Amino acid sequence: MTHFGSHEATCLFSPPQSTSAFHHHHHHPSLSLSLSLSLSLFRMAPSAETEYGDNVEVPDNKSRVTVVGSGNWGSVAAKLIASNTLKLSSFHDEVRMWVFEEVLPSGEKLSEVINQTNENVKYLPGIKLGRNVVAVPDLEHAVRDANMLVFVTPHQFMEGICSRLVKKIREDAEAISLIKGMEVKMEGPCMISTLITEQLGINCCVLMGANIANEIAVEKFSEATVGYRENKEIAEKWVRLFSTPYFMVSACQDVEGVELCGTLKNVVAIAAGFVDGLEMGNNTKARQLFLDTTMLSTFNFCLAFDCLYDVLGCNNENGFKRNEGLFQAPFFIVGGRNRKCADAFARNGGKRSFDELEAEMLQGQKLQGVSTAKEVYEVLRHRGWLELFPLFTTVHEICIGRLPPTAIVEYSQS
Ligand SMILES: NC(=O)c1ccc[n+]([C@@H]2O[C@H](COP(=O)([O-])OP(=O)(O)OC[C@H]3O[C@@H](n4cnc5c(N)ncnc54)[C@H](O)[C@@H]3O)[C@@H](O)[C@H]2O)c1
Ligand SMILES: O=P(O)(O)OC[C@H](O)CO
Repeated sequence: MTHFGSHEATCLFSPPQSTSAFHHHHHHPSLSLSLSLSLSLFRMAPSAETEYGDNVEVPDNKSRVTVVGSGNWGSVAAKLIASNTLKLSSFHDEVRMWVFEEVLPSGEKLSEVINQTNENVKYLPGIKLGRNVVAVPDLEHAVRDANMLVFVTPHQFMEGICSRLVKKIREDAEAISLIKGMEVKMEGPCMISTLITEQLGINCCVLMGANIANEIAVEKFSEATVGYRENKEIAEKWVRLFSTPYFMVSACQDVEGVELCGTLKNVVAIAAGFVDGLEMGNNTKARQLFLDTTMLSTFNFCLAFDCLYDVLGCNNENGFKRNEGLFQAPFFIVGGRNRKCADAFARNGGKRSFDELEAEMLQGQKLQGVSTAKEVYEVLRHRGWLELFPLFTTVHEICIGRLPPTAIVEYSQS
């Protein structure tokens, strides 16, 4: 449990300059409600001076949520959560969102524009996030008071972010990762939820699904799964925090299965993009995708899970819920950014690099599939399994220019 010093406790009611946008625009009734409730609540922090100058006992029984990340999906996650914290009495209304600060072409800072307009004008333009979302450019300040941390940045930045957060978060914090990807170290692969748990010493659930952020932003229906390890109550709390009528969330006791499906899906999405970009026609596409999805990829997926479970040193006693994870598999057929950039890569005959295409086509958003293909390749090579996984292997070799894009059609024909 965190004991707030007087400065932190003051922040409960009157946030410092950088987080004042919500309070400027939105004096929510819960402010006075919180004050009156303060007499009767179970967990009391030391007394503190409020913005009204009164000394009161500060209640600390409500959960505080911070979203670490503010890209395309990060912004949608903040919107979903913010709509729920306003409705759920067990959460404080305010949702802090850490923004990796950048200066926009207008010369303004992104975090300031988000707080002024209530929109992430760069990564999710045109969508109001909710006035209770407060953009915070200082990472430590963003997480300091939160007991529920939502991690949603491109996976390659997570190791650096975690190292900056060591000893900076509440001891009772719970985490959830919405991040698809893994880190490959000398000791072997490490899923992002494990990285969070190991570096920060906190429990970490995951949330994954066939979820294109832009579609959920405009409230088109989709669903997702929360993968949890032991604590079902925490999983249910995350489910409540994310669920809306258009975003259906359920819980499943299988962190690795859910996380691996989301992660490996991005590699298969690259393969799908190659087939599209080659304009091989519907017959070829159907053959490749259906052969891949129902036989090769599913085979690859399942084999990969079994093998990676082994590599990750997970015991699979809970039983890997293949269906829970595989629901993401059909998604790569329609796909998002990974499919789109791989399509362009193949159309250009592999002559323009993914870095170049990413910068041009995604305007600051990040591809995960290309680096994940490299990471998976490293794991497979280390194990001597490259031949067992021709799809994953071929995708990586095309991405780095060792094979031409046409190899995606040829690898299963020999
Ligand atoms: N966008 C989607 O539709 C979607 C859906 C489901 C899951 N995901 C997953 O969510 C994760 C985050 O994706 P996203 O779409 O929110 O992000 P994004 O692709 O929009 O990434 C851009 C973000 O990265 C930040 N960034 C750039 N350089 C950085 C640095 N050096 N350090 C820290 N941050 C930096 C940018 O400020 C921006 O917030 C990924 O793992 C992705 O696979 C995305
Ligand atoms: O746009 P992509 O290809 O990064 O995919 C986004 C999500 O992973 C979809 O679930």
